[in-house]
Amino acid sequence: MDIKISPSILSADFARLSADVDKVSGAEMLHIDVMDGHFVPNISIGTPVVKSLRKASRMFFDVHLMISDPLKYVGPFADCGADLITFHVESGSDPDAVIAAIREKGKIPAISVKPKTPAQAVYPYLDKVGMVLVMTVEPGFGGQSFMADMLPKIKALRQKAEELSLDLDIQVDGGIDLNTAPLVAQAGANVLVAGSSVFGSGDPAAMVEKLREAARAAYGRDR
Ligand SMILES: O=C(CO)[C@@H](O)[C@H](O)COP(=O)(O)O
Repeated sequence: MDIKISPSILSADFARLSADVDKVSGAEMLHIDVMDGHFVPNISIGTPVVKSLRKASRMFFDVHLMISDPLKYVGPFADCGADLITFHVESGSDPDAVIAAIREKGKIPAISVKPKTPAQAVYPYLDKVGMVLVMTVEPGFGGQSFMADMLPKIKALRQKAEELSLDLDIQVDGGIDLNTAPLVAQAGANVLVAGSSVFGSGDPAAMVEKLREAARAAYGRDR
């Protein structure tokens, strides 16, 4: 599997967002966290910011909807520039309807699980999405510590994808840095979201490269 790095703009300087995004243009994706203050206890950004960023960047936009009613917002986020849209299996929308709405817009659907939700909750959707996101922190805030007890969940999902012969991207999000990148890659994750480790470093572009190399060297070693 290709290793992909998706820097999370939640840790960028919002007053200099475009300049910060340019610094990580060597990454495969740009992770954009959308929080509604209801599904998670924080409010981040919405469609106007994504629309403006779309004009300023040619990166692949990986939009993570941490919102209660993703079905209502798939259209607006797709129209303003998302390339891939992740929603939560725990949200209030019907997963099949959300996946269909994302596909109808010609975008890639992805489904996410919070730490307390078992991997099995997304098994019925694995052949319908392009990516599964395993949250490795409770969603809502950047800068939290990686939850190592999520490693078996990553392994179970990679194993299930292989059993089903699916070329599935498995993304992880929360507490990813040079220490944890090899652990998640070893367990079978190939798409790594990183916020504070990238934007909090002196050289975000170099950190993207280092994270990719660290994950590449460890990918699948555990299995
Ligand atoms: O979705 C979230 C938080 O809910 C993330 O995308 C964070 O932005 C990751 O930040 P770090 O843990 O890498 O600082």
